[in-house]
Amino acid sequence: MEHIIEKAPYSQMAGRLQPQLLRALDQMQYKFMTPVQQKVLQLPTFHDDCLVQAKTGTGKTIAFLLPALQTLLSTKDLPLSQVGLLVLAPTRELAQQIADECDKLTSLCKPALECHIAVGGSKKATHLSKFLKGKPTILVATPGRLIDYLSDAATRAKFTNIRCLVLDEADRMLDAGFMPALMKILEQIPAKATAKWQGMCFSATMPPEINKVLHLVLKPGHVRISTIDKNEVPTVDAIPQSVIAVDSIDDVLVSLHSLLACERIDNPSLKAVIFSSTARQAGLLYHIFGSSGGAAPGKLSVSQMHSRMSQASRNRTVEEFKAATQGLLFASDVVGRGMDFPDIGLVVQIGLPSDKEQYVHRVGRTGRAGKTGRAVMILTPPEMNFVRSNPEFPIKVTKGAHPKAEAVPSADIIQKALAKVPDQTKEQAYVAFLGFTKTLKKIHGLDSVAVVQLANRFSASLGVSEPPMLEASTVGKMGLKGVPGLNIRRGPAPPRGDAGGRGGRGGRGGSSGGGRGRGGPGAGGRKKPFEPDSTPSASAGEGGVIGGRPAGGPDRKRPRRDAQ
Ligand SMILES: Nc1ncnc2c1ncn2[C@@H]1O[C@H](COP(=O)(O)OP(=O)(O)OP(=O)(O)O)[C@@H](O)[C@H]1O
Repeated sequence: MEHIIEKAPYSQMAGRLQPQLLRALDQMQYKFMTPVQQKVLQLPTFHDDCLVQAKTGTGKTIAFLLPALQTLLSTKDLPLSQVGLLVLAPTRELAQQIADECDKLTSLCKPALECHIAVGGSKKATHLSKFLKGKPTILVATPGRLIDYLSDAATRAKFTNIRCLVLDEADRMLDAGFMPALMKILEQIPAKATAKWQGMCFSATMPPEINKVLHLVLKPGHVRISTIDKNEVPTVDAIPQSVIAVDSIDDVLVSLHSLLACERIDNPSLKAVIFSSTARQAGLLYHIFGSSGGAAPGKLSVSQMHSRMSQASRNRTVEEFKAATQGLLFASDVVGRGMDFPDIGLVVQIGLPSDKEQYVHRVGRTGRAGKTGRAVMILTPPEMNFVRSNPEFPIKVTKGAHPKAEAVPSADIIQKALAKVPDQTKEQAYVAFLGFTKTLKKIHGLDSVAVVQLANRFSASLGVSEPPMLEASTVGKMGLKGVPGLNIRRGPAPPRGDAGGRGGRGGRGGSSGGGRGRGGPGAGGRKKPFEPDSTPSASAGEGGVIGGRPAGGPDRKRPRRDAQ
């Protein structure tokens, strides 16, 4: 970590940080403070409310944990069985990662400081019973599950002594998607005005809109720290950024394959995250590139990560991909923010991020902790608006194939891989694509007819000969009623698992079926009707807004659709 080596050593903090914390930092091999850690730890007191912005991968987690833990450890008669520090994060995986880092920092504390987590998708009863019986001095939570906890008086009583509330990914936690949940939480914990708890907000991006709501967690006159110059972009300098401008949506898959294959020629142990706009699209790419006969170049292992997976699979994937030395992770925005997968050398974005902040966070999965990395987008002509309207990002436009691409028969490989992908996976990706593109139609400069045409072109690029069948109700929910080009089911839906009633229309060219995965075809090629997926995460992948209500972060009960 070049930028850290010249910085102040942690030994300088003797006297201000408890010896147990300093010894733990030493064990973690954090010898020097990163710039954001240095700025936060140089504040005259650790108790002030603060808003802290620093680039992705520069150690913000330690920067908020250290002062908060120091406050807890130096508080006389701290009731250990009460929550003193509450950290809120937008995703389950990020909450777990923060708790793991906290456990390492407190590993030498005596008496032990317990760090609990409260996240959706996990067994509530088990965690809650540990929480109630244990000494949860620290709690890291996602909003949905925390609200569940706070609805019970006995559990709520554990928060009476709260000293510090941290919002990690603060701009996300304070946006419209999470705001209702955050308001509920603030209503249930002791009021800031009387309990005087410290508020800390950390993120790599701080869009001006959050200034309107900061008063909910930060008092007037709070400290503001930024390690990013005013005229600087919040992406890390060590990450060259480029866009491959393809001529049409038909070229996206081949271009992605060619990119990955060429990267792999240069770097046989390539470790890359490939972001898609929707969970279904991430699942589709996983199928296309999946190792068994898929399009993954060489022997790279392939994983997927999105909200359509069980929490157990998500946890396993995170663990494995953190430990992996090579591989491809096809992901939605569920890992777009905060996740620290070591040594990612390449981030690819297929299509657009939900906004420019999300672009910064996705790019920030590489080039972490002083390492280098590269970020590439693959965009179709209407999507190129993103590059034109965000000139502040140093995105280099490239056209045409990589010089080494000629040696790789990407088009053939993709065609063969597509033939093995179950129809249903393609159809679900189509519905998700339609929904997501519709939410971005203003950015694309498209009307509804053009959105449908683009989605139909997308499904054709997957080898589907005619647009997949949609339920009339799905079309209605998407606001696409009456738009020409849609293939709407007439008459009642077939019973679940009956493929025969899928509109009775002919061939599904190019897709031979092959039945694995959720809802995939079973014996005899019978399939369940597909569910509509992704609509519309207007604000960000982890849980945007549908019809003015939060679409739900991965941790919350939500309508059965999402964009992650
Ligand atoms: N002082 C340090 N010395 C060396 N490595 C560090 C130090 N502090 C943090 N790191 C490492 O830097 C990496 C990034 O840290 P962290 O995940 O906290 O970044 P972040 O700024 O929160 O990023 P993001 O904005 O993406 O959430 C982690 O692998 C962490 O272990």
